[in-house]
Amino acid sequence: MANRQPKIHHRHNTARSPPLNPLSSPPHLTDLRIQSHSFGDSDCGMSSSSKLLIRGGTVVNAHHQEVADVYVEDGIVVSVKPNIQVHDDATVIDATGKYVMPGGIDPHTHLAMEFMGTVTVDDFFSGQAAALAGGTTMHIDFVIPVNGSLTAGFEAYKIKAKDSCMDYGLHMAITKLDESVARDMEVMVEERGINSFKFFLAYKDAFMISDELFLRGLKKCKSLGALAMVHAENGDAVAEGQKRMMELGITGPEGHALSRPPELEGEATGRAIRLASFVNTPLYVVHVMSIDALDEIAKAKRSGQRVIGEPVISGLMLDDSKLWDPDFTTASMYVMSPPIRKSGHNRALQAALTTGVLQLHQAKFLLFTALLDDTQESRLHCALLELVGTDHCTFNSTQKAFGIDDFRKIPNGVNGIEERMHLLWDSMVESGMISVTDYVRITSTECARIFNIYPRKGAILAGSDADIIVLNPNSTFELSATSHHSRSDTNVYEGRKGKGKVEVTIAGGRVVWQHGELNVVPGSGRYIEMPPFGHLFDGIDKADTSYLSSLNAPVKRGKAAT
Ligand SMILES: NC(=O)NCCC(=O)O
Ligand SMILES: [Zn+2]
Repeated sequence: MANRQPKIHHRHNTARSPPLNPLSSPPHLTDLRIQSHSFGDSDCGMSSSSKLLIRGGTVVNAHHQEVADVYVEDGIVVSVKPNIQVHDDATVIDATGKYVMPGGIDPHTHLAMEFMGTVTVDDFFSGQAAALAGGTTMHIDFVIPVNGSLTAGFEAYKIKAKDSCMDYGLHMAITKLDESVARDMEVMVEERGINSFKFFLAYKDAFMISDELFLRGLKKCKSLGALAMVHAENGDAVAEGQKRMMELGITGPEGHALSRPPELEGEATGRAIRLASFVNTPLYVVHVMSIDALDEIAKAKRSGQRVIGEPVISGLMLDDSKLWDPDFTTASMYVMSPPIRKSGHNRALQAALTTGVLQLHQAKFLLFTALLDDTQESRLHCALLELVGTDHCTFNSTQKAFGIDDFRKIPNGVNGIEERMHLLWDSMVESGMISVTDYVRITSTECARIFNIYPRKGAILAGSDADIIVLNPNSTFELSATSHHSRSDTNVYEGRKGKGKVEVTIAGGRVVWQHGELNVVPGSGRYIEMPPFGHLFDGIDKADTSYLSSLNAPVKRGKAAT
C-alpha cells in the first residue's frame, strides 16, 4: 500500500510570521540558560506577534491546578490568573469546563529513521503533525550516527528536521566508541545542544556495543554532564533466541516475542544499572516493557540510585496476543523491541506510574511481593516510573512484509506519537489511577526536568513557551488508521475509543489544531538545545568524594622485611 499523506492544511512561512531571534528571549526567560535556533532557513514562523487568551479553563501544572485565564503574546505565556482583560486584537479561546495543560513532550521518537534496510514512513513533518493533532507539542528524537560519526549524523538530522512544524530536541545514539567519537561527544554537548547519549545492548551486528565500550561511554557521559540512556536487552542472547526459533520453524511475528523474552530485558537492565552505579552516573532506561526490567529499576531506586525508567505507550496499553494473529499484516504491526509483553506486564507498568497508597498496594501485589516488606512500603511514596514516551517508529504494511518469511526482517516499531496523550488520559486519569496533575507530570513536566529544559517547557507559567493543550474531559475519541495523521497505513490502536479529547493544540503560541483541523507551518518548529548537568547530576560530585573517603586505602605499609 502507498504511504498515506497526512490530512493537513499547509501554510508557508510568510512575512506575517517573522523569524524568531533566538537571542531575543523575554527578560523573564534569560535566567533559564536555554537557547534555541532554527535549523531551517531563517524565516521561522513561530514568533508571530499573535495575542491569545485562553479563558476560564482549569489550568493544570504538575504541582498545582486552578481555574484561571492564560494570556499569551509572541509565543510566550505572559500571565496566568483569573479574569485577564484583553483588547479586541487578541484571539480568545473559551476553555470553560475544560483542562488547559502543558502540551505533551514525547521523550522517545524515531522520525525519518533509517533502520533495518528501510526508512520510517513518518518524517519530521508528518510525525510532528500527527503529534500536534494528539496534543504533543515537543518531541526528542534520536540521531543515528553516520558510519559511527556523530557530526555527520547530526548534520543529517538537521536536514531531516528542516520542515519541522513543532519544537524538537535530539538525543544521540552511540554505535561505536573510539577516541574520535569521544571527542565528538564533547562537541555535541558543548556546541550542539545535546545532553543525552543512547547505548544499545541489543541489535547485535548493528547498533550493539560491548560492555567495555558501554562502561567507557558511561564515564564520558558523566564527565560531560550528559544523561546515559540504554536500550536494555541482551543482544547476544536475543541472537541465540532468534536462531532457536528459526530452527524450530517459528518464522512468523510470534517468533519475535519468543526469541527475546523478558528475562533478557531484565538481565540487560540490571547489568546497565550496575555498571552505571559502578561509575556513579545517572541512567535512563528507554522503553521499559517488562516486570523483569521494572524489578531491577525498583531495586536500584530503593538503594538510592538515580535511574529513570521510561515506559512507552504501547507497553502500557497493549499485550502480545496480536503477535499470534493468523493474519501476517495484523501480527507484524505489533513487532517492536523490546517486544510487547504478555498481559500483566502492562498493568504492572501502569501501576508503577502511580504514587497513591492504594496503587502502591497494587504495585506491591504485582511487583514486589518478594522484595518489599511493610516498613519499606511506606517509604515508597514516589512513582517508580516518572514519564511516558512512545518510541514512535512507523513502518507501513508493505515494509512490515519484508519479514513475511522471517520475523527477523520485520522492521521493528509501532505508532504512538498521536495516541499517547489520549490513551493515558482515558486509561489512567478517567480510571482514577492518577490525578490530573500527575498526568501533566508524566506526559510533559518530568521530561522537561530530566532533559533540563524546564520551565521553558513542561509548564504553563509566565515566561514558559506557549505550548498548550485544551482537553475536554467530556468529549470522546476514536483511534484509527483512517483518521490519524501519521503516514502509516495501520494503527496498533485501531478502533480504540475513550474519554477525553484534545480539542485545541497551541504550539509556540500558534493555534495548530482546532475543530479537528491541523494548521501547521513547515519550518516553523525550532530545535531546542538541551544543556548538560541537569538536576540528576546534583550531588554526584559529593557522592564521589564520600566514595573516595570510604575506601580507607591505599593502606600505608612499612617496607617489607628482607
Ligand atoms: N523499538 C523499536 O522497535 N524500534 C525503534 C528502535 C529502537 O528504539 O530500538
Ligand atoms: Zn526507540
